[in-house]
Amino acid sequence: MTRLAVMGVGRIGGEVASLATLMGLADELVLYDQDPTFLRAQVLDISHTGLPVFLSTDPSDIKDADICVFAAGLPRNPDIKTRADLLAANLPVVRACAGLLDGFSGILVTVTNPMDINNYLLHRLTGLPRERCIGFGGQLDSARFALALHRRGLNGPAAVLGEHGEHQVPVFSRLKRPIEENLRLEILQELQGSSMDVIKGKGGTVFGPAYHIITLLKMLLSGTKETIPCSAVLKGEYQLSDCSLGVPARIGTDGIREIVTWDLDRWEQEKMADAGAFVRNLCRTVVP
Ligand SMILES: NC(=O)c1ccc[n+]([C@@H]2O[C@H](COP(=O)([O-])OP(=O)(O)OC[C@H]3O[C@@H](n4cnc5c(N)ncnc54)[C@H](O)[C@@H]3O)[C@@H](O)[C@H]2O)c1
Ligand SMILES: O=C(O)C[C@H](O)C(=O)O
Repeated sequence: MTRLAVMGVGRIGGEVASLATLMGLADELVLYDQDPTFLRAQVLDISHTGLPVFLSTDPSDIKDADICVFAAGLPRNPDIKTRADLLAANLPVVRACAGLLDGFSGILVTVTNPMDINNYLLHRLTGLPRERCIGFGGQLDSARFALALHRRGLNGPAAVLGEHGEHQVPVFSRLKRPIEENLRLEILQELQGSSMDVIKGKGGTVFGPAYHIITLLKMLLSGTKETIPCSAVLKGEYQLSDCSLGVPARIGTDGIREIVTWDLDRWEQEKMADAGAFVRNLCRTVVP
């Protein structure tokens, strides 16, 4: 029996709950949202698939979930420039929802922005081991990076580390040919703006993130031990601590099995250090 909880069943949480049902990933779904009318509508809509999934809206069922996807809170709109600008608005949401995770011992997948800081904050507030706190965003950024490379006729493993935000770190040194600094900066700038084009056009990103969240859930449930970029609470890895940041991590049924150390070149090391400093400073403002 697999129980999946989704906190915040709006655009992204609702899509994940729906896809998980359609794909038969969970036997039980616990859905939670602050808006009871909307929550009821989402539950009814999923139930009308007629698929054999047990649906609960009892928040006390969250603690027994195997995986909880945290997607509650405000998304960006075109007036909110960076994901980090959502910190103050989503802080009360994270604090309120952390209370519902009392006794939860499954794996927490944090989606709500600013995702890295929220993942760190939820780790600290819930006391969940860092291996069980996975911040989602690196897979999505990496897919966008792969597209940017492809458009330029470039190939190779595309991975983005660092912040899920302005301080993202596309890893160029693993590509087949060296990429000079101007092109790196051009691609980085393109990646920084890529989701805003979707937000401006349709109000928010859905299909891309939901696909990659489902892929992550499948990895967690099957234990394929793949290495993916995701946000992990760091204790000295990449010379960083007291924050959660995008790093390569081997995923298994218990969450993060191992944070993998890649040899980054100087440009990437500097960008990782900048990302770490930026995220750590924000973490300090929210964690006592
Ligand atoms: N990490 C990523 O790659 C990624 C991708 C997409 C979206 N996001 C983030 O996910 C979050 C949700 O985005 P969305 O587009 O689904 O937004 P949305 O507005 O469609 O849905 C958010 C839901 O959260 C609910 N909510 C708000 N406060 C709550 C509370 N205190 N308790 C319970 N529920 C609460 C709202 O009622 C709403 O249903 C945003 O922060 C967005 O930036 C992150
Ligand atoms: O960019 C956003 O605000 C949403 C999300 O983090 C995304 O990358 O699609």
